[in-house]
Amino acid sequence: MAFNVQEIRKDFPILQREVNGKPLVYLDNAATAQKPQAVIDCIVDYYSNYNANIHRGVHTLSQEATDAYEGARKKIQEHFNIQHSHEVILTAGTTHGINMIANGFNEFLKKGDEIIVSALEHHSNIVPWQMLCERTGAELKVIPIDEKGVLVLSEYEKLLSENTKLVFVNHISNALGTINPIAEIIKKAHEKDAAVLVDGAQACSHIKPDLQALDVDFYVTSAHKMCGPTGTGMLYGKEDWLNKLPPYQGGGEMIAEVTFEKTTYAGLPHKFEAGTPNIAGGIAFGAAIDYLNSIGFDEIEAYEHELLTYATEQLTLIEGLKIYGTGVDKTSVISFNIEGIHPYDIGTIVDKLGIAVRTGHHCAQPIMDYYKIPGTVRASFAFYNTKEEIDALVKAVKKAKSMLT
Ligand SMILES: Cc1ncc(COP(=O)(O)O)c(CNc2co[nH]c2=O)c1O
Repeated sequence: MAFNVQEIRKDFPILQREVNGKPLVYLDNAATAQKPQAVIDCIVDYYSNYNANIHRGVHTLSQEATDAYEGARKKIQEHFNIQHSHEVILTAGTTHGINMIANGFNEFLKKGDEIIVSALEHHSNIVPWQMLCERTGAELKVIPIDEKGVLVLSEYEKLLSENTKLVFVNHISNALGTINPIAEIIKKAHEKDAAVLVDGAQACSHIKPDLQALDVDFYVTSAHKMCGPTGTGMLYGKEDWLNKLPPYQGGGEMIAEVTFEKTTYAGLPHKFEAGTPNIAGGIAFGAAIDYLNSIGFDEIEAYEHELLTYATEQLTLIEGLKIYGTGVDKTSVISFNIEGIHPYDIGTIVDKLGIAVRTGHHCAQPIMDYYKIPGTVRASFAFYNTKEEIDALVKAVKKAKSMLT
């Protein structure tokens, strides 16, 4: 089917909404993507027709729910070109997955070891590693960015040493839209025998990463960024690494045998899946992947690039407007400010006109510190947005500017 944004928009009930008496213009997709009817129906179907707890159940409902949940795991495996389905850990989301790995490395790090993160990271990919360094005595090193919001790879190479044990970098910056050269970052880390975790939260709704080709050690993402439900996501880990790491939480599901003398743990993936999971969320994660693939990531990438180019052209026509994150490799996120105006004030006014953008530091305070700004206005576009919506954004920003200056 040829890409037809008006037809696609019909799949998203929420896009018919009005906000403050105006048509909703939803441009906060970097925070969470909207949900197509197919994902909504999937959740309703589970709770309406086969709600049951999964694994170990002998009754039909439990088997149906288990088949659907494990079927979703298989879909995730195939989508990301992962070798084994047991290398797919279903999580509560990106933050949960990152903490799972950070916890696992407690036993692997010692004083003198070094962890490298990038200056582009979301707080979810900074704080867990700071906590790990506090626990182990390891040292955190930071890959700097340049004025364009692009990682300085020459500095990364200088930071790498035989003491480097772990490297953490996001695939795409949620604050600036910068797409990082993760294949090169991974290759150079592996030359020093360091493991790499890539935070894919901002990437997986825009591109389809091939995790075997990337040879990444860990990759995390959230379903809600991929038109799926909140509270579910994926941690991919090479099985050798996942077998080395201790469980993250103790409880049901993650055990092989429990005695008061000793407990043995389940194998992968259940070692990392203690307790009753977000069953409906996991199944609907699979439905979201099916939906995105039905449109096609080549089409999504091409269309979103068109939106980014158009929005960049139109916004830069506004005098006094500065865009942060001007690298060549960018996804459809535009962070900007207008000289002399606080981003919060712009966000508040455009909301009155039905336009949803995000303002603030976007959980990326180090980036704001680099630019010496309190925050930005962030407009983030998805494949269901339109050029007409960009025109509405530009008109609203101009109105806000005229009101505030
Ligand atoms: C790059 C990145 N990493 C991690 C997270 C955390 O994901 P979660 O565990 O699903 O919350 C986010 C969420 N980013 C945003 C959430 O709201 N606005 C944002 O930009 C993110 O963009």
